[in-house]
Amino acid sequence: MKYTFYKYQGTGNDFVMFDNRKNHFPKDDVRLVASICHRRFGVGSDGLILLEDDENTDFKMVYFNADGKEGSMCGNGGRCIVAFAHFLGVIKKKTIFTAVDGLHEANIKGDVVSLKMLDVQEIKEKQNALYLNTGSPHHVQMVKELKSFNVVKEGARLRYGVYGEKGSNINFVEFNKSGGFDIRTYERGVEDETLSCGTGVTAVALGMYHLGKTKEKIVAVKAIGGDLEVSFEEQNGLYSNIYLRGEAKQVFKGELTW
Ligand SMILES: N[C@@H](CCC[C@H](N)C(=O)O)C(=O)O
Repeated sequence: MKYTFYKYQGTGNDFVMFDNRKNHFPKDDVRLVASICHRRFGVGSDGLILLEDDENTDFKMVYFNADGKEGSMCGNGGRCIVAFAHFLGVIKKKTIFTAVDGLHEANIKGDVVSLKMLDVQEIKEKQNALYLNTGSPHHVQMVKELKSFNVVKEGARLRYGVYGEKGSNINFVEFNKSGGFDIRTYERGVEDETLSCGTGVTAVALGMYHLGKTKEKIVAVKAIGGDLEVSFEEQNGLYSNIYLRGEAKQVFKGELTW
């Protein structure tokens, strides 16, 4: 049987997308998902996303990491699925959709998608690092010489060594000359560095504000794959109205047989 798929990227975090409103995708097949995401033997992507019907909202996002297993919230994937829903005519400019961590509001203007993230109530301080959940778990650590930093080696060490079986995504961050922050992320479930991670960018913006590294509530974060902006409100350590904003684009369309 032939299935049409679409490929999207959000600041270089790339995803294979299926319109699964007819429920034809065999989503329990971990090996199939992993093989589609494989960069040598498959289409190649950091993750796979299904757009499904939802009873209460415009649509449901089901997200799998490149290892084939269902993941926690994906911020860039969330922005990409909004662009996909817009392309399919499922939504107009504004939407509310359901994801693994709850409801998300979003809007789209041209290629730019602004996605509301869940409130963050707790930022844990660790030795030289922070740990917070922005829909996915994130370790945030400031480093020097980010460009030459060994993200894969140190990310894997922390992901397995400090966070055990469940693991965490690991973000390294440094001030940049434009007054914002540069980020590089080791992603759990991809088990490699990706060009961008939306929930990681969100964690970095909140974390830098928490540490007093910025006083701004609109924070520019530069990932290897592109620029993102995070805006939020904060009161007594509660972060609300958090928006992740940046480009999300369709790259190509194809057909898969399995
Ligand atoms: N790329 C994502 C993060 C995806 C979730 C993650 N890999 C996990 O399951 O821990 C993003 O843009 O947020």
